Amino acid sequence: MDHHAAVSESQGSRPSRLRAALRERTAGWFGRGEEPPAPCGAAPVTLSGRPAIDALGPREPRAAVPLEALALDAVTHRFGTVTAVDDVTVTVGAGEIVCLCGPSGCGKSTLLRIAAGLETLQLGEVRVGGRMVAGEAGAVPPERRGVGLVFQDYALFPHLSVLDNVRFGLSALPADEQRRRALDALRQVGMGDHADRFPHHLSGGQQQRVALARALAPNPAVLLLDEPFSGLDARLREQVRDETLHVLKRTGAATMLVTHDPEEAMFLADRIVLMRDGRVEQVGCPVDLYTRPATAYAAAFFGEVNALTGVVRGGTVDTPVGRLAVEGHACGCCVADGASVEVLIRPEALKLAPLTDGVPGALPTIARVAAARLLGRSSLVHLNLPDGRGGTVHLHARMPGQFLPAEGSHLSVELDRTQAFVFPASVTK
Ligand SMILES: Nc1ncnc2c1ncn2[C@@H]1O[C@H](COP(=O)(O)OP(=O)(O)OP(=O)(O)O)[C@@H](O)[C@H]1O
Repeated sequence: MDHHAAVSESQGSRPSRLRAALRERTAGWFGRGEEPPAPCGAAPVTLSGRPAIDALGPREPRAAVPLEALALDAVTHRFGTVTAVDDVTVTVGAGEIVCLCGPSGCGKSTLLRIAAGLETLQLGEVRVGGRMVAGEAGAVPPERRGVGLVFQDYALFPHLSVLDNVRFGLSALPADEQRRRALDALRQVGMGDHADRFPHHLSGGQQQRVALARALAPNPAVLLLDEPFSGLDARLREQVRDETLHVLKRTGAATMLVTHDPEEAMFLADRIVLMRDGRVEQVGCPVDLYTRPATAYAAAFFGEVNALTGVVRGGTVDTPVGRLAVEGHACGCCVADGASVEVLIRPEALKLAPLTDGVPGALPTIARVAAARLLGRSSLVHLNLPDGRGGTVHLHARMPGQFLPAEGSHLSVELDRTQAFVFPASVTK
């Protein structure tokens, strides 16, 4: 369970703090009949194929086309002695979905909150559509940044109907325009028929869609989503994130989404920013991060690995499943003879086959099956092999479909070297 779920709202959990911040920031222009704030000085920014940032006014004709929808530039943020974000630069292009990904405490939510303006920027710069919204010159308040927010707990107002929740942020518009745009947004997420219901009448997935509609209704240039699916059970999560992906792509909103779930990041992202201890570990498209991890941390974060150690001899390292060239592997650095290295092998890199007599060519690597389990779309096979030092090594192999060899049987193992990574031992710790 991630730590958000474990903290109750009464203890001042982060979602409730975020919601409080949202209410505080918008208190003057929602539900009190007060005049909304005047639009900020800078002209609305438009993006290719996107309506203008017009949360506080009628839609603008499309204008200039900056490709950079959101930029966080050299951002550093400290909480007392904790450096939550350490010199991070992230950009999100128009229409792009960027996932900030990493384990709990790596700083991803702090970065998102800085982008939203819910956390005061300490060092660096934030730009939306090329316009500085936080930096040395000061900060534009959240509601004037042209960003839409979706929180982990959706932060819907329980006493308001679905329609009125989505009208949030549209209060500067005439009432009929508010209604039209709120209904538009609800239809985009498939909730047009639920406009008159209240949040407590909705399932978690439906609430999430209303929260997304509310964020989309003002046509923001940028959407910021903080663990938007983590409150949903596994089956619903898959369905809702699939729908969300299609909505985001249809609307063309530049999106920065925080998740601790690597599979979710790979499912949603055009680009992933993998964070570690407040810093960016690697940035790339999902395929890059999975197949060309820059570090052992990145390799292990995005998929199960068999971790072995070895010693470099003549630019190669011997493993129980074959010899690997060290140069040209993910770390890209020269590793001297005698250096210790860590070898990470994905389970699907081990190709298993029954032993057959009379196979020509080199002798195959032979492994003994310790156990085999069907996991649905693939089978996990536990193998024991000689480690080359008089002992045995235990490895996991993943084979597609149903592949369930008998315990104690012997199989040949072939290594797909494109899914094996070698890193100097010193940088993997
Ligand atoms: N308001 C705060 N006061 C003090 N420390 C904080 C505060 N918010 C975050 N931190 C600390 O900053 C670091 C980064 O926290 P952050 O919430 O950004 O991480 P995260 O990657 O989003 O983690 P999670 O997935 O658990 O939310 C952590 O060490 C956290 O304890």
